[in-house]
Amino acid sequence: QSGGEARDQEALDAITRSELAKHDGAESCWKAIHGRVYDITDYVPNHPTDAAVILEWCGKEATEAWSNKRPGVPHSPRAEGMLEKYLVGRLVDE
Ligand code: HEM
Repeated sequence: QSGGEARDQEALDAITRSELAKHDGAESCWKAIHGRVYDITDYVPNHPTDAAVILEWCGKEATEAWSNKRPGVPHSPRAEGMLEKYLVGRLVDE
């Protein structure tokens, strides 16, 4: 299997903002972070906070929230590395 972090941005499926917006809850939770879309549904129950903290951003552009898990504090490199396996595409305008 190829891919991983080397995957080219253009090779990723294009996902529109309206498609992203459909996945706005615990039953299907997608988030856009730095132009890429992640289906983190399976991760939600494992996040080390009350689920509401992370569910609030389902269906949304969540880069700011990701980069400020607390004001001014980004997620760790370990957390960053977890994203890859949830990658489903790249965010595009309509
Ligand atoms: C975008 C919305 C998100 C918000 C608002 C958010 C918020 C938070 C908060 C408040 C904490 C605990 C405080 C702290 O560790 O200092 C935390 C920790 C953590 N979160 Fe998130 N989170 C989000 C998304 C995610 C996603 C998508 C993942 C992984 C796929 C993730 C993985 C982690 C991990 C591994 C930790 C432990 C601390 C660290 O490694 O930075 N989070 N997050």
